[in-house]
Amino acid sequence: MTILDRIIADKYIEVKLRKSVLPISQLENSVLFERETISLANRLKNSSSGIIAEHKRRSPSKSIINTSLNVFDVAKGYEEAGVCGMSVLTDGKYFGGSLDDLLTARANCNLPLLRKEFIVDEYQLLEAKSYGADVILLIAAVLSQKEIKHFSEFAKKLGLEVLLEVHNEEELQKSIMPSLDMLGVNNRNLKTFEVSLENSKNLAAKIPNDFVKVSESGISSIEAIKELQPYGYKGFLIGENFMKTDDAGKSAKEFIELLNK
Ligand SMILES: O=P(O)(O)OC[C@@H](O)[C@@H](O)c1c[nH]c2ccccc12
Repeated sequence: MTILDRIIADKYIEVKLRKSVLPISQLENSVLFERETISLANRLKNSSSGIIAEHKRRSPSKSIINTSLNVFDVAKGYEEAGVCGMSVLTDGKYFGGSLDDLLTARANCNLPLLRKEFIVDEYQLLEAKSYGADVILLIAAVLSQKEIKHFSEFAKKLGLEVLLEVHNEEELQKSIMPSLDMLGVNNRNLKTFEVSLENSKNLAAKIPNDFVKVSESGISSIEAIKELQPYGYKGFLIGENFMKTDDAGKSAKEFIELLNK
């Protein structure tokens, strides 16, 4: 059993429990549920830097990254840095995140927010909306084509954008459908944790131009971004590189200033 299998098995149990504690009607009654969402795809299309900065305390591959930063400082800092969007890990067991983190980020910035989660049930999309997300992530490695279609269409009905994550060509081929907004290539193999930017380069030409291309994980230098831009990437998802410092916002700010030079 890979870690990814374990995360997904745990997620089914967690979601079942959540559902029994907080019924759908309550999620739909939350103030944020009616909120007008902000488009991340549009921001990426119109940006020269395209940074999506992540809040991530720990991960299965690196264990602890940083547990002493406050989400509200990070959200404010990222916004001030001029990122296009913020990604908030909401998985608790493996990444040390929570839906409260998402809510805190929502209350402290006006950035498009991505709920970074392992989605296995449409209930999680209702949660995403009612805790202030604008975008959801769907991971092709753990979903069937039917599930991708169902979840992405459901997300669109809620006014949420969809970032679909792939790691190889097979995942990409089964996933291409009109209900997606952004296609993310993960440079990290979620099964082996190996990271290679070559992955983004190899898959770029196979992604239809109607989708905004995002390169995810293992990005820690301006050079990496300059290398990926000619392949058509408009978005760059960066977590650890900012989160491992004692001021994630400042680190993102310096990074973007260098990039725009
Ligand atoms: O910290 P990094 O290497 O910059 O990576 C960020 C992000 O891409 C990574 O956290 C991620 C990409 N896809 C995921 C799926 C689930 C959890 C986490 C992720």
